[in-house]
Amino acid sequence: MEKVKIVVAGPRGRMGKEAVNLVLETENYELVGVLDYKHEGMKLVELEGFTKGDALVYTDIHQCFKEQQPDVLIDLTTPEVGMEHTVTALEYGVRPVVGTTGFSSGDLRKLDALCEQTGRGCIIAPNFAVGAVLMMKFSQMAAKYFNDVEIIELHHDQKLDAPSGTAVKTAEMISTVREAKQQGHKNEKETIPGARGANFDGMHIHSVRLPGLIAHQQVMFGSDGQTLSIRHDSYNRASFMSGVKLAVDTVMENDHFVYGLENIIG
Ligand SMILES: NC(=O)C1=CN([C@@H]2O[C@H](COP(=O)(O)OP(=O)(O)OC[C@H]3O[C@@H](n4cnc5c(N)ncnc54)[C@H](OP(=O)(O)O)[C@@H]3O)[C@@H](O)[C@H]2O)C=CC1
Ligand SMILES: O=C(O)C1=N[C@H](C(=O)O)C[C@H](O)C1
Repeated sequence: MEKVKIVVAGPRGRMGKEAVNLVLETENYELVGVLDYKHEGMKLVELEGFTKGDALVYTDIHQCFKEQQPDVLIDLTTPEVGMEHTVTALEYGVRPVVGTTGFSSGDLRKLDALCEQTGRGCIIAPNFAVGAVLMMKFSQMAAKYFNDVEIIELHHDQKLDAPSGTAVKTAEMISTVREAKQQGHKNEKETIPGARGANFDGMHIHSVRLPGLIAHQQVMFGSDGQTLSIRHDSYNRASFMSGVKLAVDTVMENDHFVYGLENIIG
């Protein structure tokens, strides 16, 4: 069986390192390059934190794709760079698996259209942890019965985007079933701006950032005399890797755009 040729963007990052190791340790995957904006021309093994890997480090995505002709790009960078990489990958016929969060709804529409044009699969997954996907699905189920919901996402303090991609995706999924409602008192007033968090269709999203945390989310529902809390915790970044592998294997079979792992987990 031919190996799946993979390029990882953001290899020195917290997630990128885990993804590189996943690719190196998976028998039918081959790491053919990494995209970094530093360390051009070096080999992976020469980067700090790596003890093996002959894959070349590229700063130029075009050169990387032309020379290596990968099947899949795994992107774990930043929203701006991630979008640029994803568009370029599709233009080269490379299938993107994107964990990078912070894409706008316009970005997602553009990628959907590009997949249609190119006939290539692309998976954007705001959260690769299976437990987090279940937490989102359970929240969507609960929202049929509870209109009042507050999403509290908690992350390490080096995270760039707020709210998290997972919180946005959760709110979007809840919105498909929740009866529209502006929550809280109609005369509610913030005496300190931001006290009630971000407002998504009348539900509120609160972002906590603290050292010591990794990735956590609690979705709280309330109605007369009762509350329901649905919570997921990732205690390390290995928790995301089975989802990355599922996405890589699935994108190789797909010719369309997928936003959210819930669409590929049975
Ligand atoms: N979908 C999921 O399950 C998960 C998604 N994420 C998301 O993944 C992304 C990365 O997270 P995390 O690993 O924690 O972040 P890090 O900051 O640790 O990693 C991002 C890496 O991208 C690098 N980078 C920046 N610009 C470029 C570029 N032009 N080309 C190549 N590499 C570049 C950074 O380098 P430098 O530091 O030198 O600038 C850094 O090494 C975030 O968007 C995060 O929200 C995170 C966890 C789980
Ligand atoms: O930056 C992170 O760490 C994470 N980002 C993703 C998000 O924005 O939801 C997924 C997970 O929560 C970890």
